[in-house]
Amino acid sequence: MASARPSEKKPGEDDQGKKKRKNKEKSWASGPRDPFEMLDALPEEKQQEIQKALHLFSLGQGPPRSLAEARRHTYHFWDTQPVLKIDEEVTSPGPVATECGPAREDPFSLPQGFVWDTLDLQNPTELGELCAFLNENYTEEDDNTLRLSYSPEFLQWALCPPGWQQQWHCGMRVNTNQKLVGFISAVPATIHVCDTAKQMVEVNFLCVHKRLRSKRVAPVLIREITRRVNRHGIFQAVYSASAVLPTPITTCRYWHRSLNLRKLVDVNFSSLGRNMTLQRANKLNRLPQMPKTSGLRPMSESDVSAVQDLLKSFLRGFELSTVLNREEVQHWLLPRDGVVHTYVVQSPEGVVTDLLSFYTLPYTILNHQVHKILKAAYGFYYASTTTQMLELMEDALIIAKEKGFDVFTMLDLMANRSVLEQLKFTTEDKSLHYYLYNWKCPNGFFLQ
Ligand SMILES: CCCCCCCCCCCCCC(=O)SCCNC(=O)CCNC(=O)[C@H](O)C(C)(C)COP(=O)(O)OP(=O)(O)OC[C@H]1O[C@@H](n2cnc3c(N)ncnc32)[C@H](O)[C@@H]1OP(=O)(O)O
Repeated sequence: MASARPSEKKPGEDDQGKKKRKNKEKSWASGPRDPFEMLDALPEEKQQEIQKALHLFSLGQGPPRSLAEARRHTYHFWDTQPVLKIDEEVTSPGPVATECGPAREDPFSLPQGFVWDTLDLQNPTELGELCAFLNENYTEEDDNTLRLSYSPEFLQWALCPPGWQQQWHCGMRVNTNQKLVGFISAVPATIHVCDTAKQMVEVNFLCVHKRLRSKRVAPVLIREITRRVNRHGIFQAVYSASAVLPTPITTCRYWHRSLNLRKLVDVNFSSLGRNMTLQRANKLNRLPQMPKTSGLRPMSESDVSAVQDLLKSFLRGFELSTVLNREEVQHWLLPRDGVVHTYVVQSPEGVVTDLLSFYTLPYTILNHQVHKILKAAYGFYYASTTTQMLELMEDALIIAKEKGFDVFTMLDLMANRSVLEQLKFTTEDKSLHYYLYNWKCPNGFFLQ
């Protein structure tokens, strides 16, 4: 964005205003030499421009984004960890590190000036602090126009499921001012893999402050969460990332279905194909007014056991799945305002036959005159025994649209790709890779 030089007057600026602006601009030019202080002293608009440029510069760096790149990359940290090397042969399932000695008692050392902290997410101030930290630093779309916007309710849901441990909400702070600059979390999960159900943790929300990137902080956070989990006698984990690390067990793509195309085009989330008008695209994307499946209704407390049984038998057919106990079904799936929506299909005989669910994750739209929030629904658990998957997913879209969501996002897993195509989801060049820590499965076990 163009800005006036100090010697020029900005449109509508009087002499006094010009003088004030000149002084302000002079003071940052002759002021502090610390680049971060200099950045802070700039007007908000300039800071955003620089942040955007830095973001674009940083896109070419970081860990590999494809297997071909991964084969050429030296993983200084990951090569020290009990994970499979890229292209390593495996013939039988089991732990990668057969000897797991007692976990060390003392935390890993941090560089001078930083301290470990365990966040208390029952404390609204600390929960709010984590929200702000993740919203500023966690994920951004590549052109720096959208920023994930986690709510306190969402983070409490995601980070405090049954069996959660406060020690596993692991933060790193600046010693002098206690500013949160790093975070990693683990939650308990029973994972069914290679015909075995194993107690593991699911690791998520690894995040380093933007100004501390590429300084090897991530490996320290990963080592520390590993230590804290090992202290509870757990030696396996599951996690997903867009980075290609040693070694993905499977890879999925993100698919998006427009629910409010005009807005998605306005904010650059979607674009219209060649020779396509908004009117025609809207017509092609039109959805029925009401869900079609008879017996579809919001899940309630009385459905918990039936949903647990349904998921148990439905998920058993897949190579990698979570096993949910009763409390976990209650926690993850009972509807929560602004967090998770779950619907079941009940047959006339009163049997719960199918399930669909999605969670809410809004984005803040940066630098847009009209739109401030993009409401995204993310497909979560589903199970179908009598309703066709196509019908179930279409109902999910109809419900989400009716609830004011702008886009519905799904991963192409559990053999749902043809359904996504039929329902006019489109994919982007963005993948998510799944990983197991300290567990190996024979090559070819997972369908890619
Ligand atoms: C038994 C219990 C076990 C528990 C632990 C199980 C393992 C859990 C593993 C964690 C699962 C997390 C699941 C999620 O939350 S995935 C979400 C990750 N977070 C984000 O994308 C948020 C925005 N990005 C950031 O905050 C930073 O860029 C992060 C923190 C990602 C890296 O920070 P930075 O960019 O400043 O880099 P560095 O200089 O400190 O470190 C460089 C080293 O880090 C390796 N790296 C880069 N990205 C990732 C990544 N996403 N997973 C694992 N490793 C990653 C990289 O290959 C290199 O190692 P190597 O190439 O030299 O070997």
